[in-house]
Amino acid sequence: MKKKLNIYFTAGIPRLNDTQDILKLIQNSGADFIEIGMPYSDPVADGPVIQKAHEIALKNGMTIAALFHQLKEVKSEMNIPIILMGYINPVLSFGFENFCRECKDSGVSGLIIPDLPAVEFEKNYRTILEKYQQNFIFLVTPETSDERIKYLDSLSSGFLYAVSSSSTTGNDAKEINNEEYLNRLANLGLKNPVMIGFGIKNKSDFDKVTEKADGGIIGTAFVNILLNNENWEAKAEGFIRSIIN
Ligand SMILES: O=P(O)(O)OC[C@@H](O)[C@@H](O)c1c[nH]c2ccccc12
Repeated sequence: MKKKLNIYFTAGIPRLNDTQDILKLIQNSGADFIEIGMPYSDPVADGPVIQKAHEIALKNGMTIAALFHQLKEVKSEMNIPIILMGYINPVLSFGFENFCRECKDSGVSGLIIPDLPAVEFEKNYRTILEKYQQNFIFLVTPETSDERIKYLDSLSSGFLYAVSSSSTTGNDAKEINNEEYLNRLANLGLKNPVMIGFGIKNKSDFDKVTEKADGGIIGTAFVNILLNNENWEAKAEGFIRSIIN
């Protein structure tokens, strides 16, 4: 079966109002999902490239409210799932229920919030997410036990995010081919599709890590194109197509 490609970028780069063009470009280039990062001043799980993207996006004036506004305007043109990814603090400042309502109204179908603990999710947030039909995706790493992977899979919907190694985003591709871990994930009988992320930079990485998984997530390599090319459109599209073909 064809592997799913999920492309990540931070909202508000390279310029504040590029979001809609980037979304359409990702969709038109043939990706299956889009993960939009909400800029935050302290993105602890991110490596230098995505940290830089957050910094530029904040300087450009990107906010959660501005992002929802942009998403609502482009909603009728989008038909692949959009997932918002971010840290819990700004979401709580916005108001969790308010945030979920805006997600639904903006055509967002799920959330990834790596610093929201599973117990908190079960206790306070799951019902609200369900009310606004939002999937919630948990992350697992090579250090996560089988038992905990099964538990996080049971709480997740949409897909399960399997971090290829437990460092930050944009790590080196040579760390990502962890056979033991990829086999383990494939043999646990999980209910969700498994998407592998962290360190995928090109087609050969993508093909290797998705051999036994349902798909892969690419962030840093794509963000690099947006940040380092005055005319990023053709390069960005060419990059996505090179992964799929
Ligand atoms: O950048 P990479 O190595 O291609 O990995 C994907 C990743 O960027 C994206 O999913 C992501 C961006 N920020 C994150 C923070 C935590 C977990 C995941 C992410």
